[in-house]
Amino acid sequence: MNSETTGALNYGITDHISIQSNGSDSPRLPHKQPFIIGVAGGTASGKTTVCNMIISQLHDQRVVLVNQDSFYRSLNEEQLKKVHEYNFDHPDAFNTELLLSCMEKLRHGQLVSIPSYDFKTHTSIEPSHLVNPADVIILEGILILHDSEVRNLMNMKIFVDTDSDVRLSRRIQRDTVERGRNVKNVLDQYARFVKPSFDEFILPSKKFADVIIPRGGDNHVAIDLIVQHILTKLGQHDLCKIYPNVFVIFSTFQIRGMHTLVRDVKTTKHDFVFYSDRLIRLVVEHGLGHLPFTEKQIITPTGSVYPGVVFCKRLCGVSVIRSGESMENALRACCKGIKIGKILIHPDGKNGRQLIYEKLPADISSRHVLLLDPVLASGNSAVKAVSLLLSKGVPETSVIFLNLIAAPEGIHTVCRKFPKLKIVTSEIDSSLNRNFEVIPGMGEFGDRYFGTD
Ligand SMILES: Nc1ncnc2c1ncn2[C@@H]1O[C@H](COP(=O)(O)OP(=O)(O)O)[C@@H](O)[C@H]1O
Ligand SMILES: Nc1ccn([C@@H]2O[C@H](COP(=O)(O)O)[C@@H](O)[C@H]2O)c(=O)n1
Ligand SMILES: [Mg+2]
Repeated sequence: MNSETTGALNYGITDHISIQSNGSDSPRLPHKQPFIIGVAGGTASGKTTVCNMIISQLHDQRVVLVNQDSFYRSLNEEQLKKVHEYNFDHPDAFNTELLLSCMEKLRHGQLVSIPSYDFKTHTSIEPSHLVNPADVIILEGILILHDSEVRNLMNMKIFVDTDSDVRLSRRIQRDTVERGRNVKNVLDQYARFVKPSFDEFILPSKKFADVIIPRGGDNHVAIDLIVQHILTKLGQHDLCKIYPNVFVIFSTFQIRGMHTLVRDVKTTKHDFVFYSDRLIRLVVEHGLGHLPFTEKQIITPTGSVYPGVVFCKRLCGVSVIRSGESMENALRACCKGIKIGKILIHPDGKNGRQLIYEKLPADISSRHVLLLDPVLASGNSAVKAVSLLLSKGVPETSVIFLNLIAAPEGIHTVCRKFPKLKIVTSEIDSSLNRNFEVIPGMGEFGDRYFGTD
């Protein structure tokens, strides 16, 4: 009965910022989606306790808790007569369609009405309660990781893993005090339905969890780590909210896998170059999606009309030597014959930057410029580079700055000074350290890419 725990914290989390672009000069703003956390586990494992601890540590954030219990189907008279034969631990006991439709509304920023459930009468009671949209939604319940559609909503899946004897004793205590049951009822229900359903449906859903919390609310270390992770994710969220011209490419497990490789200190130069190139290609393609286009209808070989577009051809790249040169190949691969200029900037004192060298196309002022630098750290070099472009007559709105990773400090510096340019990046990191290195970062990109480390 006692489920083995690994205590593994597996942060396999998809980003929750979905970026939409219509490919025009003014792409639609990113649609901000809440960060959705699923918390599953056996009865009385401490799910509600863990959720409340997370919520209290996220005190500055807008967080709502949605309980799967609210979606229990009400029993009819016939079922109520034989309530002791009803399995409340089977997936069919829940109205999952209603849960999905409520979640869909919350995800899209709408207020929802969630049923209120009474464990004493086994029915939904009036009034239902209104739940406001929020930045973080926590979905809690025994079977919340069982249904694949519900699981797919989640950015983070947690399983609270508590010894079954502890759970049973807590359940007896709770159900007799709070849910109007007697000890015999609780034990009969437990043996007949609760335990078999735990083994059949709940325990198998543990494999879908990103984070398993042994000992529930007693595990302060796991709860602190989860809260830190959520805060990091919300930090990204907030930057995209503050600066609508910052675009983070839609994250997938492939992209996180590539980041894992390029950030790993043990990765060989060969692999570093290979996976950086793959990520750079994605960032470049995404950046190109922000260029203006004109509509063009063409005829396909079937004689049909295809309402297409032609993208802007007056482009150029500008790489910030030396790391930015690693992005040139991807740009050339996407834009045949593109002109690429270069800028060399050196540190000058603590925050200063000195322009050492520049070679830019003579007609750069009439082109859209893709500025290339894989790491945006303090933003001081970027400010110098963009200032040079503007001094050459390039409109701020024509600059798209492409990076692999960006620190919040760099984003603030660049966006405050140049609110009309666009930044496209594949991940936003936590911060800069005292040496102005991006944390967690990927180290000195140029040295790792060009093998000079
Ligand atoms: N770490 C803990 N130590 C002692 N009692 C706990 C602990 N966690 C939860 N409980 C108690 O156990 C019962 C079930 O906890 P709860 O968080 O409601 O579980 P769940 O939501 O998984 O059913 C509650 O009465 C709660 O106060
Ligand atoms: N009318 C009901 C509905 C549900 N239960 C039991 O509740 C448990 C789920 O709630 P937790 O807070 O323990 O996660 C579940 O195991 C059902 O057996 C009930 O007894 N009566
Ligand atoms: Mg609960």
